[in-house]
Amino acid sequence: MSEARMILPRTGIGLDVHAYASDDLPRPLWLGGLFWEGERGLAGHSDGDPVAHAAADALFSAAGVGDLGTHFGTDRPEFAGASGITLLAEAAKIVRAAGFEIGNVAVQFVATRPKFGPRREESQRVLSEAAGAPVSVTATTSDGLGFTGRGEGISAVATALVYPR
Ligand SMILES: Nc1ccn([C@@H]2O[C@H](COP(=O)(O)O)[C@@H](O)[C@H]2O)c(=O)n1
Ligand SMILES: C[C@@]1(CO)OP(=O)(O)OP(=O)(O)OC[C@H]1O
Repeated sequence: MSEARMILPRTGIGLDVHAYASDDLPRPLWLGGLFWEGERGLAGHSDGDPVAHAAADALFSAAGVGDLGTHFGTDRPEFAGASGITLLAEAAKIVRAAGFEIGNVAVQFVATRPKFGPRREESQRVLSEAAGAPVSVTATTSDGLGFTGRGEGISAVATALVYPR
């Protein structure tokens, strides 16, 4: 690899989608590292937090070290019910061990509920602490269209920037 290429920052992308849990097996909603009381929860092997998962995948993607499935596969019983914050902190550790520092992570999720604005600062603080770098979160409703509009699930997309240490 050329010297210039070795010092260039690298970007990554992550996308995660979780369906709502069925009414027969209700779950709490974890989104953006926060518990949302009274909101319908998402299905998943872990806590099903698509914001934290998309952020972790963007970090793996930027560092070129695989993805969520590579590091926290659903075949790993120790990750059953794992918090998205724990997975994001672990992802940041793996990326740093691979020789990178984290510039920032930006996440946007698509959901009609919950209303995110009032808790944005709290969510960003929790996620940034886990990543050890600034994590910003935005939200959009998709105007009632698509699977989110139909109330089927929540998606999140993230980008990350890392640079060699
Ligand atoms: N779950 C959500 C979704 C959106 N917001 C905020 O509302 C703004 C307008 O939403 P659009 O879908 O019309 O883009 C958006 O920019 C967010 O500030 C929210 O807080 N929670
Ligand atoms: C996080 C993991 C592992 O517990 O499980 P899920 O909570 O199902 O999440 P998903 O984003 O579908 O896949 C990644 C898995 O590795």
